[in-house]
Amino acid sequence: MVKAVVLGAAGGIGQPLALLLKSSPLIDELGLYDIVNTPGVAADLSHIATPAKVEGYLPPDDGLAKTLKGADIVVIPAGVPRKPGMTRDDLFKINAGIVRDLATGIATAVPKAFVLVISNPVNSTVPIVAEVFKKHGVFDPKRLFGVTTLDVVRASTFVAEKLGDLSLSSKVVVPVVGGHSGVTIVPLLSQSSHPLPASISEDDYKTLVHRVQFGGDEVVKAKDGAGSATLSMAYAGAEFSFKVLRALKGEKGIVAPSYVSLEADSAGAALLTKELGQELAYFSSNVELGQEGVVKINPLGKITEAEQKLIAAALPELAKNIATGVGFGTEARL
Ligand SMILES: NC(=O)C1=CN([C@@H]2O[C@H](COP(=O)(O)OP(=O)(O)OC[C@H]3O[C@@H](n4cnc5c(N)ncnc54)[C@H](O)[C@@H]3O)[C@@H](O)[C@H]2O)C=CC1
Ligand SMILES: O=C([O-])CC(=O)C(=O)O
Repeated sequence: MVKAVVLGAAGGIGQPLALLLKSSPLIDELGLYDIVNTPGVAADLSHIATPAKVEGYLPPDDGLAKTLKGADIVVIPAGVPRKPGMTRDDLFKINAGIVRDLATGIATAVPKAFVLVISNPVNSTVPIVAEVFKKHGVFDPKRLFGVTTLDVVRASTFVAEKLGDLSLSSKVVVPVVGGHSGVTIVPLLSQSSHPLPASISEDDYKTLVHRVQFGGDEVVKAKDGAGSATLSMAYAGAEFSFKVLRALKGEKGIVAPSYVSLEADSAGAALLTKELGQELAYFSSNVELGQEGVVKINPLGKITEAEQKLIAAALPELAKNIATGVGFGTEARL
């Protein structure tokens, strides 16, 4: 029996993500929690003819604990999204507290569940969850994941577009490392499963990198005040959740990029730190998944000079974002 839970399930991401999870044979029970509308969303989804039993709760009467009871995997898209002119960091003020409170609920109710954080700014919200778990003495770095899959999904799509064949987009695999905001998003295009044409100009390369780094802004601008990516994020969140669940069920060799604590694999972390030339507590890299969560954090491998420069630009910003999250989380620990 596998139970998946979505916290923030009535939102722009939460609803389509819950739909995709409900559609999956990997899930037997689906718990939905939000501060609004979850009974309705749950009733609606429960009519879909797939096995997962759906329940939705609101905060009163211990709704969070009821939703979480028995969860194996908890996905968190709760929190406010960006409007034009905002950075992901501008969301910190509101989302940090939301994530802290939800993490407290998880640490109390289901400390062994896999926790997948979507709420922005991911570079800082993941350390907040870790600090809350440490406070409760239940932190297992192998079970905490920042969801950076949308960056990978975008990179696949944009590379396929560049190759002039969108039908390739589900086959193109491009590692995207670092974090999940602006310059901290580093696509390793030189490692693409489908190489870019050798003739690509420097300008075209830079435009492609920029599009992966700032793809979120493209959607925020197009939605014009109505929020940020929701449908592509739900797709990406479901894709990553399914990989975690397949690994949980015993499938071997599943690799996915995710923003994780480098405490999850000290040997992998040592290699990565050497490559980066700097110690960081969190980083998004390709991660091998197993029944206990992170099995191995893969190093960057061979990268180009241009990618080395992108990494160098990402590191100070990432370090700052991590410190902000750890600072807030540590305060929450006192
Ligand atoms: N990691 C990633 O790649 C991406 C992350 N995001 C982030 O995901 C978050 C959600 O985005 P949307 O779904 O578009 O926003 P939304 O506003 O449509 O939905 C958020 C939901 O969270 C709920 N919520 C607020 N406080 C809550 C609490 N204390 N407990 C439970 N639920 C609560 C709201 O009621 C709402 O239903 C944002 O922070 C956004 O920036 C968005 C796209 C990509
Ligand atoms: O851009 C945003 O605010 C939402 C997000 O994280 C993304 O689309 O990658």
